[in-house]
Amino acid sequence: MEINCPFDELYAAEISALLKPPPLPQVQEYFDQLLESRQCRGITVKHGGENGKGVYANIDYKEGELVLRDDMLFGSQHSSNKIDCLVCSFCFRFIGSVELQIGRRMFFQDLGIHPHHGCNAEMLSDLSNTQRASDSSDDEDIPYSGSYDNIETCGSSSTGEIMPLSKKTIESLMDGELILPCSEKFPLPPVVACSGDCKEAYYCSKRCADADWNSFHSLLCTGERSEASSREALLGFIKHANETNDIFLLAAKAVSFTILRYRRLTGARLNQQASPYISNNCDVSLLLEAWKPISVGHKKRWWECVALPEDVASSEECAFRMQIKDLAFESLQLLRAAIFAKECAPLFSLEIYGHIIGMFELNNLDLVVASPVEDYFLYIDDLPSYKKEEAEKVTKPILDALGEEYSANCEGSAFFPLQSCMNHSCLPNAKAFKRDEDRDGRAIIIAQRPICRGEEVTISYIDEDLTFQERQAALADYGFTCRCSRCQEDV
Ligand SMILES: C[S@@+](CC[C@H](N)C(=O)[O-])C[C@H]1O[C@@H](n2cnc3c(N)ncnc32)[C@H](O)[C@@H]1O
Repeated sequence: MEINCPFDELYAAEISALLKPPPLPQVQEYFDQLLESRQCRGITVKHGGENGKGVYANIDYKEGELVLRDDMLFGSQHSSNKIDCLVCSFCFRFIGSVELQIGRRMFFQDLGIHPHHGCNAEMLSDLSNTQRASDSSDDEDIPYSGSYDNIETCGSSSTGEIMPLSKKTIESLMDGELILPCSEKFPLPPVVACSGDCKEAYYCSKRCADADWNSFHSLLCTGERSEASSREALLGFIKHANETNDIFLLAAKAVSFTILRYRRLTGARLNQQASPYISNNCDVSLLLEAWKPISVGHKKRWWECVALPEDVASSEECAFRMQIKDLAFESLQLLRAAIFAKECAPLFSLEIYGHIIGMFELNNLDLVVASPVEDYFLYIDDLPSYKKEEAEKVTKPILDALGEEYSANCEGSAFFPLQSCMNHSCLPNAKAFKRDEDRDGRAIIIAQRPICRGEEVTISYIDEDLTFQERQAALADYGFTCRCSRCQEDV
């Protein structure tokens, strides 16, 4: 049966205003201001013809040179990745300490805790203890004069199977009592708790905590100081997203971001008026202003642009797309019960929710931040043999207990306002590539070959090694046929 969202009809005029592409001069002004605020003078965003807007070089770039470092507008760590690593919920840097990262991972693995329950409140309540002063000195001595007698495993391994660490050892890694040899070479920022007390979001600094609270989290926090209208409904929404598709968590951030921006704009307008009057009705011009960063993103309805999974036959396509629409509606109803704001009611229509998710589907980049745990064990492995032997008395049981996948990167998905303007080429001149020093969630775009001033900066949306037919099939999911020079040669 066809889904009928009453908000779609009720707010048809507002929805059409929100989805109407903004006039080109307005789009240009938005990107010019964004580039200026980031002091990013090497590129420009402009409308370049049939592929819509694109990114162009203002200067010459050498191969390997940084073209763009882009801050995300919306990003989230995958739900399933949250037990693997603890990162700042705003900038996605690893936080705490190497010991905490290891101990926490083993704690959750041992308990078999499902990701959507988030972090265990008690175990994480005193995480700041684990932070040690950052020490980048080149002190060659291995500072582990303390006793490591307590590296207890639950049995002995002679057969090579994974030997779990004892509960006591895991706890001492997490509470900062057990300090691993040389871990001071890998300092991480301290753990700052969420001011709403949700025990789900943690940060690398008060600055990140405040920025997240003001931009999204005050409405999406499940803690006591949450500004959501129903924390219970919010928990239901999060559970549904974790069990179905965590892209809904990102969509909720976009909705929350727009509501909070709308409220700030309303507050600023009221301050300028002689007789302040707070209205529950939607002021469309303010809503359009609050929505501007999303309005410039390329978007389609999610259920119309999502790629058909390989195991779904083309005869089943219609039913599959209906199911996806159904799922989005289910999620929207839960979100509405959790954070509905009457003055921004059009945002809670299925049409808007579907376009927000579709924007993520068409534009998002994988969010990846390398783990310091891997670097730590590689460092130990590279120590001169006499130091390595000593250090491994401590680290070997831990490494054995962690098993083959001893470290996990932070993984998620994010929307970047500038990177998402980059068009595709099967013979791109740039690529998204994290260097050793890129330890947060920002997108890094590097020149893959020399790029001349005035040239369009392109990236590949797909695996460049695919054949012509495979590339065209993969790009059909993005809704276009590639006519780049390589495709024209390959026809
Ligand atoms: C990430 S956006 C890139 C920015 C986009 N051009 C815009 O105007 O917002 C991806 C969309 O741009 C268009 N696009 C990107 N590369 C293209 C290409 N090589 N040929 C045709 N269309 C392309 C497609 O519509 C695609 O879904």
